[in-house]
Amino acid sequence: MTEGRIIKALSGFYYVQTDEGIIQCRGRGLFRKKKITPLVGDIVLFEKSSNGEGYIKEVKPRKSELIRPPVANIDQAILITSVVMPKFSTLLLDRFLAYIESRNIKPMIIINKIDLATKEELDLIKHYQKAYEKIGYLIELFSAKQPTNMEQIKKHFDNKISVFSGQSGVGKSSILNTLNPSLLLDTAHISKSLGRGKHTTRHVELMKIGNGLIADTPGFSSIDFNDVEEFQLRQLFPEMKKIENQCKFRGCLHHREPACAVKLAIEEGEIAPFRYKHYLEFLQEIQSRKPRY
Ligand SMILES: Nc1nc2c(ncn2[C@@H]2O[C@H](COP(=O)(O)OP(=O)(O)OP(=O)(O)O)[C@@H](O)[C@H]2O)c(=O)[nH]1
Ligand SMILES: [Zn+2]
Repeated sequence: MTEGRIIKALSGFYYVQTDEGIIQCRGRGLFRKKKITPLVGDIVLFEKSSNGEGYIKEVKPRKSELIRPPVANIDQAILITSVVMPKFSTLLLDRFLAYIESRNIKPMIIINKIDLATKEELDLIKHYQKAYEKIGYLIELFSAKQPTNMEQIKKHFDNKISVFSGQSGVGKSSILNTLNPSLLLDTAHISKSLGRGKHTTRHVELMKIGNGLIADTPGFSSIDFNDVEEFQLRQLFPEMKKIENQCKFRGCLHHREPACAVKLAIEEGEIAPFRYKHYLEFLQEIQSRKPRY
């Protein structure tokens, strides 16, 4: 049996990356009975038949699983934002961050289009950069148009499967193409060897960036907290989670409760007020969703 990773799924075939190259595989009928659908990103074991095709026999347990795009074993979500066009919004960023934390995936942040920033805008962005770094988030400034720190950015992809996420127009495709200009060539090459056109079906495919893989389709396009409970939200803000056991009340929502460590930390400048403001906004969103009797 040979082990590999599914990097593409199309028309009932799975394309498995192995040390010897990409092998076209079929899933076994058994999977259908057992209701196991192999996903892009899965590590699989397959058997080669005489025609060179493979038959997938086993799917290794997944670390994580996304529905849209359908991909398994994602390690990291890279949140793409831009300084302008569209304008940088900490509210939107915090929403993405909390959402991704709720999915047990590690987020990191890229702020793109710094070539378009005025001095004042750049100063403000750097101020926010510090605030997010203090929480423990990795955050990089970038320009897909005038890249200066490509190698540094590429390092964040090493040995991981990543997915891009972010508003329309922030530069997700531009960044991908800048970081790996051969990406388009590669795609064309794979499609040709499969005898199919490029975007015939909407599918997800893993592409190489540096020493890592990235899904070619962005994830988390619609983000709401519909399946997050109010007591869970606290866990999605790492700087609050870290000190929650110092609050007087167990289960403190850091809202109206007295002797709250989070409120103290804000007064002492340890927690950024804008993060707390967003936390309260999301909390209200979750609370107003609750059925009232
Ligand atoms: N000046 C400047 N323009 C950029 C930069 N990155 C992207 N753009 C431009 O911004 C526009 C949107 O870029 P895309 O890469 O299509 O953005 P996207 O996030 O993939 O957008 P969707 O496909 O709608 O999700 C394009 O006109 C790009 O040329 C940058 O770093 N600097
Ligand atoms: Zn509290």
